[in-house]
Amino acid sequence: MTIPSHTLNDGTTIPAIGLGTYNLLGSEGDASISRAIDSGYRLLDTALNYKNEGDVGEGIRASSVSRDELFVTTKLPGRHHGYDSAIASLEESLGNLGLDHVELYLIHWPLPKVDKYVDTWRALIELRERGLTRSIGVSNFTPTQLQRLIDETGVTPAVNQVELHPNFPQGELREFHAAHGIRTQSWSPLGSRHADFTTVPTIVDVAAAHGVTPSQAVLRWHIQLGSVPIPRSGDAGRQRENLDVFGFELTDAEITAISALESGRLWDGDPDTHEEF
Ligand SMILES: NC(=O)C1=CN([C@@H]2O[C@H](COP(=O)(O)OP(=O)(O)OC[C@H]3O[C@@H](n4cnc5c(N)ncnc54)[C@H](OP(=O)(O)O)[C@@H]3O)[C@@H](O)[C@H]2O)C=CC1
Ligand SMILES: O=C(O)C(=O)[C@@H](O)[C@H](O)C(=O)CO
Repeated sequence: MTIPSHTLNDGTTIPAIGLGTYNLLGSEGDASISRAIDSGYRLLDTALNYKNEGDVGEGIRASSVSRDELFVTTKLPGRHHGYDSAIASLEESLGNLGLDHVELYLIHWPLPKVDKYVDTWRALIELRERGLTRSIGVSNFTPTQLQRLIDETGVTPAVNQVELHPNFPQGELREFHAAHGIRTQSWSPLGSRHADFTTVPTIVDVAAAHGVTPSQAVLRWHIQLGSVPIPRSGDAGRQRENLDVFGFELTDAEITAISALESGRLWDGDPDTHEEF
């Protein structure tokens, strides 16, 4: 199965869907990541704070796919905000991964109270110049925080990875992204451990109309919003199911109906107040 891709604002390309790896750990994690790559995934999402960059690297090397076909994302934790510590942090992540570069490096959370995210962004610009990452972006940034990066550095993030799912469709943020050439990426696209979209009548009905599962209908919804979902699964069958979302198309009415399920965040992940170090 060929995964479509998008061109980012820096001219590189990103696969239209990827594998989230939060809590895929140890030898079981390595095996599920390797299996996912062999079943067609080309984007792997991790973070220094997931404590599994080594497992992602092992999964890559155990797979039958060459490294240069893969798109690896990792993220800078809050405790490493600041220019010099950000430079060192990616070097630490690359050591954990056993790679000489990643395709995308993200600031994991903005931490506005710490107020070092602009300097941290300047470090990511330098890291891209050095070739340690192909693209740079952010995660959990608001339009105000994105605008500040653009105004103070002149460099627009290629990606903003944010909470996005049927209960939280992020319409206004996605409009800001579209106006500024920022690719949206959806974390917890299936509601994670906090929501179960597989029994929501609207989603069940849309899925039945297309002969697919509710999770596939939700992931197709993300795809047609123009976002890049990164569903996490350690199960081989569900990994394949999640990847098989390019053989059908939702109608505008179905997209609108799923987006109308908006009710709020899964937990208190408000970027203006939530802090992870
Ligand atoms: N930047 C950030 O701040 C954040 C980033 N993330 C990233 O986003 C990724 C995805 O988000 P995450 O919170 O993990 O949760 P998801 O929304 O991807 O949901 C994962 C859960 O859904 C289950 N699942 C997966 N596929 C299916 C399916 N087809 N049918 C039924 N259940 C299914 C999984 O179980 P099983 O594994 O058993 O299949 C798991 O319990 C993370 O792994 C991480 O990489 C997440 C949160 C914050
Ligand atoms: O998964 C991530 O990238 C995170 O930031 C997690 O810590 C996330 O905040 C979460 O899953 C909390 O329950």
